[in-house]
Amino acid sequence: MKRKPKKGLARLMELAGEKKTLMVCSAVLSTVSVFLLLVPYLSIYCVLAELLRHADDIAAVDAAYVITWAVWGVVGLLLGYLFMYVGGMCSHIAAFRILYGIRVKLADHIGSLPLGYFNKNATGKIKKVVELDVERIELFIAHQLPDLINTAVMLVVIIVAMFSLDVWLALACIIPMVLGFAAQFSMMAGKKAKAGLKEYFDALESISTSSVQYVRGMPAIKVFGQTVHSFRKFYQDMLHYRDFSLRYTDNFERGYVSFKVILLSLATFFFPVGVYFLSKDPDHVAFAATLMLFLVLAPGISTPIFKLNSFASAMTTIAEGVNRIDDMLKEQPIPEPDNGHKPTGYDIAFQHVSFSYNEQGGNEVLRDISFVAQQGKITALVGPSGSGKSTIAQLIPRFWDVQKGTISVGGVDIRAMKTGELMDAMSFVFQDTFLFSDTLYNNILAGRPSATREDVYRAARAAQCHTFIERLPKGYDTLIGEGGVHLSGGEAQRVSVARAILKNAPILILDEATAYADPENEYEMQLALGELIKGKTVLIIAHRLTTICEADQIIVLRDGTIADRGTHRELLARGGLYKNMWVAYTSSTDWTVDLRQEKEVFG
Ligand SMILES: Nc1ncnc2c1ncn2[C@@H]1O[C@H](COP(=O)(O)OP(=O)(O)OP(=O)(O)O)[C@@H](O)[C@H]1O
Repeated sequence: MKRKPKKGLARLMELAGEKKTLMVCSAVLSTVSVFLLLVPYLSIYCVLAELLRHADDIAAVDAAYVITWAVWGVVGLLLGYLFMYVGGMCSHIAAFRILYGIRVKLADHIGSLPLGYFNKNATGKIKKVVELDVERIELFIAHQLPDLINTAVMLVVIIVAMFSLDVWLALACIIPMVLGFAAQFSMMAGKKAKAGLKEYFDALESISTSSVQYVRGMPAIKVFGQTVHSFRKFYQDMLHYRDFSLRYTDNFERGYVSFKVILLSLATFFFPVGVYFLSKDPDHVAFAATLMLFLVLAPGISTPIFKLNSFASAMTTIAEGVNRIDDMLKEQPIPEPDNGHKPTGYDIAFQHVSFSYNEQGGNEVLRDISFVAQQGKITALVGPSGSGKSTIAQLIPRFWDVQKGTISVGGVDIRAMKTGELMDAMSFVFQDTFLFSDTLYNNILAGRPSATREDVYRAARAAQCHTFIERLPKGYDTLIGEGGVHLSGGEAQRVSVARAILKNAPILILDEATAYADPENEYEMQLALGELIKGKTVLIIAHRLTTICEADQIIVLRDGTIADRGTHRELLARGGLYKNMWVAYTSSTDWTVDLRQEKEVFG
């Protein structure tokens, strides 16, 4: 029979894996520390009883007995703290190791997901799960779990002690406490609380998502002010969170206040009972000592009860967080074949490929695409904006899997290849260059981490970026991004070309690789790319049609289908979409020249 998947805390214990031993150690040490920390109470009781026994002749008090108990009290306290410290260390070590394990697992898993997942789930939401929900586990395992064990043991011991001392006093103390606690616990752990908590998590995820959008969209927000959707969304999310939290708190506050008042005034319940019994037998010294001990124990019992109460709410919070971590871990990664097939060459072939970003199908952005990009040749993809050029490029490294047709590399369906092997076979220079917040050197090295320093310099020279890097005060050790330099679009692109040169993969996909280059830069980029593409299977997407005139094959796309194909000359001779695009492109270039001339004329 299939086992029901675990949820909440049970699932957390499963995720904790072998760190459970440390958690058990922490629990045992915490339990021992509770017993040790009760010794001072026992010592107070014994000393009080001795003093009361000799209340009318204080000289008769057994000094040695009192001192012995005082010493035991101090020893119990010190040892109790020592055990608590070691137990706390064990739980912290376990917590941080579990945190690390879960984060690595999440990061690995996120890396294996198809890009479609990131379409459906905003960055802010993912960030919140990886950061906040995982971080809460630390608080729970390192602090709340040992506390719970501590608290539960202490509570049991105190209650047993109370009942063994005096049943009536114990009942007068325990009954109101149990009633208050039960009402509060059912509120914090009941269905309503769970639903509220779900809404609370959703509200937090919305804030996280819109705050990321807000920060990313700052330039647009500055230009367009408060009308920007993302800003309004952020503001509304904050309002929603505020209103929801107030409602949520109001719902629970009344119960909590009554519970707190009862717990803090336990003496109001048991003291009259004690006074009643004492009034019946004023000479009953042992009972007077018991009543005094109850007065000492009562605050001692309310602290664990408060802790249990906060534990109830923490438990539901953690359980919800773990469920969200689990939801992410349950997302299906791109399927991997057990035994990957090896390609025999590096031709890329699309056969009747249709693709929709919507997994359920419908709204196809590519329809029945078939072409072969031959090894050692340059294939260019052109077409109006939105015709599907980037989508084609991104299907090759399996950012998404196609719904119909096949894409093969060297005769092997890319779904039958190991992802690692497929990635090793290709380099990508994206339209939007992504550079890590790291040194320039490490950014280039990312192309082939085993490369030597000389290899990195050679790649940078070939990509025409060595000179500008050398001119920076810290050269290759310059940090990029926050706290470092900000590169221009063209410079960043040349760094990413250097990365691709270093990787030296047999397939090269260039998506608008010269998009940011100015005319002078573009020449340098062309030189860099010329170096890069020698002997490779090259797929180029370019808006600047002049950059692909020499391509061996040009595929012209329109609305997700292939409208035409051929060389530059053939396509021009045939007329049609490509010729229109060429005419439009060359006349826009002339238009730029005209503007320059105008500037010269009018100064
Ligand atoms: N991540 C995505 N999720 C959903 N739809 C997408 C996604 N990326 C692109 N699309 C849609 O797919 C279609 C093709 O987009 P694609 O980016 O492939 O076109 P393109 O020819 O490269 O455009 P451009 O020249 O403007 O870059 C467009 O209608 C676009 O809206």
